[in-house]
Amino acid sequence: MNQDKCRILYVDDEPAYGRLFSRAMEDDDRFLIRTAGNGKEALHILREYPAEVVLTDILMPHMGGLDLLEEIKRNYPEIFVLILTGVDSSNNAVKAMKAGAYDYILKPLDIEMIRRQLGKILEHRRLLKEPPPTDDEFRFENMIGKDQIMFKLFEKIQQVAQSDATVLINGESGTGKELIAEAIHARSARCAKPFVRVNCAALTETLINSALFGHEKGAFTGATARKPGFFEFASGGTIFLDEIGDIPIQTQVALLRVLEVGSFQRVGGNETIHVDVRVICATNKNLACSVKDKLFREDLYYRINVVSLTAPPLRERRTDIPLLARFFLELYNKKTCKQVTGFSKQTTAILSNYQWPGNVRQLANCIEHAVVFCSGHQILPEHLSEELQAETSDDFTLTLYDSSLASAEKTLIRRVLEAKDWHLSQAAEALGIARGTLYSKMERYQIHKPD
Ligand SMILES: Nc1ncnc2c1ncn2[C@@H]1O[C@H](COP(=O)(O)OP(=O)(O)OP(=O)(O)O)[C@@H](O)[C@H]1O
Repeated sequence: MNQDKCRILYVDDEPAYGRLFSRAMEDDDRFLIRTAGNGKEALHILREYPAEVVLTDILMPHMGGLDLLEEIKRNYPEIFVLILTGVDSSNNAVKAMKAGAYDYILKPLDIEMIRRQLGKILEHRRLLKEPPPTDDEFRFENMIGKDQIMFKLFEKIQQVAQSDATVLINGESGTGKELIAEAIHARSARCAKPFVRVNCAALTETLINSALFGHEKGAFTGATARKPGFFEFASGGTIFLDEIGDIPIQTQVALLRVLEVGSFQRVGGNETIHVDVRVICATNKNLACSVKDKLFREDLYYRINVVSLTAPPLRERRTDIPLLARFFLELYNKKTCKQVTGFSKQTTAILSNYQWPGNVRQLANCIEHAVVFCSGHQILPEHLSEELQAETSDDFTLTLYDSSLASAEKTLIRRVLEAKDWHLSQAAEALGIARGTLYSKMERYQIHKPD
């Protein structure tokens, strides 16, 4: 099988469409095509055919396209899924996009349109296969990432930046929500005006209104002079309300008013102040639950949730771990005037397999810690924190201590494949490498699934 070709699986219960697609693509030597008649058959084929792109119809017997998409996202997260849908089922297209489809294509098949989409995917695939970055290749403003989930996020940020809509950024702590807000501002027409960040969780209930909206002299004890608030500072620019889920109900009322009519009054004042400020909010809470629990106003929730973006946890974009690790290594090398050149294999395996509950922030801290303790040229497991070092007891990382590197790698790959029941994606994830890389290594070492 030609390694450079992009492997496509076309799933449709109408055999005529499958034939049409295969025939239309057969002269394009960038692709290898296989077809399946429904979701179940597709999953069966995927066990031994490591497709990089799945094009699937939605309505099919046995298993439809949406269920197939769900299974693929669970078991083969790196596969690009394109959904084929009729114009009349736009609901399904929305569902598919939410469930992680790369895109949807309207039926009847427009081969040229499919070629364009596949061309875009090939470009992503090329970037994914490339070695670690040289400078700014995988940078979007201050964000680093090359996982397809990040490319999609970058694309969305670019679109959102062109509008003035209020944005809600969801995501666990340390996933880069603030960087997303900064990127939206930096790419918007407001970029020359202020970007004001407010950590709502750090402001007490008594202070938050005056911090946001300012106060008049004498408004409360200690208010010795009139003071403008963050909204006035942000005039013409963007205000970033971090941890929005933590603002008290009375402030929520005032915030809703600013969003609806663009005006507010300073604490203790009567004057109505008009501002032109774009609002971006972020939360690591489930705001929909807070609405149910009556901790967050439903009207405000809908008002701030006009456009929502999600910062993915690091464990869901493991291909970015080595890239980010190298990025932080260079950063802390500079800071500490050290010249650590890289990570040992064991260290890379540990970093790639770890769950990173604290996400990118935790990874950055981990690398900083390692650089401080590293006196040689390479970061070794012993330079990591104790918690990370505990990962070395992991069966497959230990295998790497074998005498010959190649034989250790071969043994390791075989053992992981066996442990994962020859499930390529799961094995690749456990090994911290891309599925395509695993596939080429299996070919190189002649590792085959036993019959
Ligand atoms: N994609 C990325 N590339 C480079 N650095 C990143 C990336 N994502 C996050 N970081 C870094 O990780 C740290 C945490 O990021 P940030 O403060 O934006 O996260 P957050 O989601 O807003 O966290 P919190 O919810 O705790 O406020 C920062 O130092 C940031 O620079």
